[in-house]
Amino acid sequence: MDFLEPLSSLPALLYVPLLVGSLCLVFNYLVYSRRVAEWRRSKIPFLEPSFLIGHKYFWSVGSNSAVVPIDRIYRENKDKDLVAFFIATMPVVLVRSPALIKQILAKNFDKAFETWWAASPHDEIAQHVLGQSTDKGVWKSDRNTLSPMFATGRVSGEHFAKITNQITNMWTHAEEARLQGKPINTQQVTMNFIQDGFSNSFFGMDANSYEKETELRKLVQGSVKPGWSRLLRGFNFQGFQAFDSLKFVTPKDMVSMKSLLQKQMSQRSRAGGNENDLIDILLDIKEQGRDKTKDSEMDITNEMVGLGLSILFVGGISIGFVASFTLHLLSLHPEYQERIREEVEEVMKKHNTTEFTYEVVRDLHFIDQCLRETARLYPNNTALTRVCTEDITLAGTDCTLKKGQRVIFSPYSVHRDSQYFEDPDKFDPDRFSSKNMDSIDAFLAFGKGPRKCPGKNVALLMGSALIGSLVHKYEVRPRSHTKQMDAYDFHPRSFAIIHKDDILVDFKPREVLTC
Ligand code: HEM
Repeated sequence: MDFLEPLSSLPALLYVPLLVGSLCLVFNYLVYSRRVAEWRRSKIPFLEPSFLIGHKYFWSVGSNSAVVPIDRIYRENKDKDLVAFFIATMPVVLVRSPALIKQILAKNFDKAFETWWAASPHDEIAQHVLGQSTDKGVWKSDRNTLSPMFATGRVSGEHFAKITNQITNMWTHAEEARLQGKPINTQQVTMNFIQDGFSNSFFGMDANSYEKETELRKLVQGSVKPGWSRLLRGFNFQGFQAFDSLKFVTPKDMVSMKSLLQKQMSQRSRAGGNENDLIDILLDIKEQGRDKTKDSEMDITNEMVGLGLSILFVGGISIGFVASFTLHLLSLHPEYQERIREEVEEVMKKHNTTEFTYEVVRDLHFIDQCLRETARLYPNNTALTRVCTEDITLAGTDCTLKKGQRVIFSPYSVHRDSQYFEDPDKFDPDRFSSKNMDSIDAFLAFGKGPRKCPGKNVALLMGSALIGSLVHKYEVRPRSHTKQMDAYDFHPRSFAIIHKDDILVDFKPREVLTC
């Protein structure tokens, strides 16, 4: 045949890649056409994939954040409540309407239980990481076990001193940097504060990240450091779980967490006392001999390692990123910094103190509003994800999501949609005032339904201590990013929403209240 003639002039070595490439393209085509036919039958509106190459929206990911193409699809399909498309060969449905999002996350929670990061059923540690479990019974029991950790009352009283210690460390560092004329890196400051607070408050570890790097800090840093493997872990394409480095929690992380817990638990056993923290909970589990898969040599069970990782990986760092963005926004809005100072002074007067006690921080409502408003503009993740574990017929539509269908929700896009938030790009903490809060229905930063964030209140409390203590002592002025950041400023190789360049600010000291 004439049209095959050019092939005869190719070196034989090229035949194999050509054949494999062609087979891949045919395979892709078959995947696309099969899935498109299914979407048609299920009445799900979809974007027509281009012949053999699917959708090109995601080609720029790696140079732009994945939020950019998802947001584009969201904006270009205003007339649809949901829309299906392909990320490479992965079929995905983006649910746009907050009412449908709530329907899936809350009402149909049982039928869309799994996240994209679901652990393999044989991975006995990852099955205990909240957010990864595929077994509702295991998930429920783990969430119950951890629930005392999320009560804000737990961190009151003397326990709160563990958090306020971090304030002193942070002030010392800020003062040193200021005296040397150096800018403050917001991410470094907030991460040090939050990680040290976490190490102390949850794991009973005395940490000061300004002095030395702890094992726990290395573990957390490794889990958030942007890179291709981190980004791909977020999408978790089919088959990726076979590669250790592409797992949501890698075997190396599990080994590190295991040795860390072992050290903390044996120290606590020797020293005695009750710190009302994660280590105490794990010691209780040990006493009950609950997990039969116990590793007798280490005396640490799969359940314990999974619970430790849940606290650290699923939530531990999120508030650090939100606080870093909050400093960015406040540096552009001196008027809100002033309101924060007035509030801090008023509340301190009310409690007759000049310290950031638990009672003071709990009453800092305007800072809480600033943190929520920041989480609206910069939610933690590129997307919330679910996989349908059963067919779901969406009430109010004639669409059915079939079992196995991957679904995403884009908090970033919903939060910046003027249909749900007036003047959506504007930083306006008063949206979250007690008067307005009840009318907000489309706020997804902490999720919805039974799997919503259990750490929200602790996160907001820690964030309030951090922002309150900084803004009360210093005026925060922008050195970099003098305009408000958007999706193009996010790190291109991270599924978490992180700014790609450092945010640098200057701290100018202020006169502070002395009783
Ligand atoms: C501003 C800070 C935070 C934000 C924006 C945030 C956001 C979220 C969101 C959106 C989810 C739901 C994910 C989904 O539905 O797939 C979630 C789940 C979770 N968060 Fe947070 N989080 C924050 C802080 C924390 C903290 C401080 C902790 C721990 C102390 C924590 C622990 C968790 C856990 C364990 C889950 C998984 C729940 C489950 O699957 O049952 N989070 N978080």
